[in-house]
Amino acid sequence: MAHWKEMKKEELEKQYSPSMWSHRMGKDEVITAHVTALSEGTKKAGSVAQTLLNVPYGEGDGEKLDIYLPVCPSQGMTMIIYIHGGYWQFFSKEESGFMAPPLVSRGIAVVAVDYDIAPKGSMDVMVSQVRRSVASIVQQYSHISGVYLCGHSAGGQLAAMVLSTDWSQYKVTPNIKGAVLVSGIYDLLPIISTYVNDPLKMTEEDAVRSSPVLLVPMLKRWSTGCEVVVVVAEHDSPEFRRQSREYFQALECAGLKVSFEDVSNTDHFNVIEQLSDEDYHLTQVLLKMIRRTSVSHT
Ligand SMILES: N[C@@H](CC(=O)c1ccccc1NC=O)C(=O)O
Repeated sequence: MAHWKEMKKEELEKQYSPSMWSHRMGKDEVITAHVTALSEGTKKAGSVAQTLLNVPYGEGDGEKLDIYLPVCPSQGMTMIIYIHGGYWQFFSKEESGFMAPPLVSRGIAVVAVDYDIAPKGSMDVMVSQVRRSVASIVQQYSHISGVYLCGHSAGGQLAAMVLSTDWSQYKVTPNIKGAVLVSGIYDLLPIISTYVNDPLKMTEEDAVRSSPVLLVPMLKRWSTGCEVVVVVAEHDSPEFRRQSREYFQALECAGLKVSFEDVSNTDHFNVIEQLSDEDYHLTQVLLKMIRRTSVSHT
């Protein structure tokens, strides 16, 4: 495969159009099915979990989160914070609770974070919002035993940016025990010249500032103990697959606890949708990571 800098605009835009690579459905159909799966899944989560909706984490209208709690929440509860995808321009927390059912049934709380998607929010605003959302949760729920992050696609980049935060500017330093980054984009430079950037209007400096692959030393400094799972779908585009592989390698070279999951028989969309199913491979990966990291080894 050619380096992205050598690709014509048309090829680069195809590489960054996840819907064109699905083996299950046509491009419009796969997006419609994705929206339906996430919305219906979130509706179901609301019916099986106790919910705390629209909890503010900041002053802004869009700075709210939804919490899906187990029916019998425990003191030392585990919490998973989910950062949704949608190319920084689609979706909200209203479609982001779908992974809750198999987790709340095991006593794990799920938090769906809202952030101001473009054009309202810029990349810097979104990164600041997800960072503050995590700080706020950790501050408000100081009794929780472990905090985990999960992000999909654009949310994978935002979750990686949370791990790469200099927390000295915040009131708390969250102890994030693990993160599952699903089909993320870790280098924003290739998308600058594509349609993805039309509403974002990122400059090269903006893209550099928010590219996790360029912030590995920061992640190592602030999230050394965090276990990271970099996940990619078998039918993600070659560029998406390269992005995940290279981010994984950069973390591994830095000596971090990181693993790579190439999920067979999935595309960019159902690789995350299926987290609503307890038998799905990635649900089991997530549960295993929690079991492994939440026991104390003292
Ligand atoms: N042009 C993009 C659109 C896209 O990624 C998307 C569109 C609607 C809702 C979610 C999307 N992407 C990932 O969550 C594509 O071809 O997939």
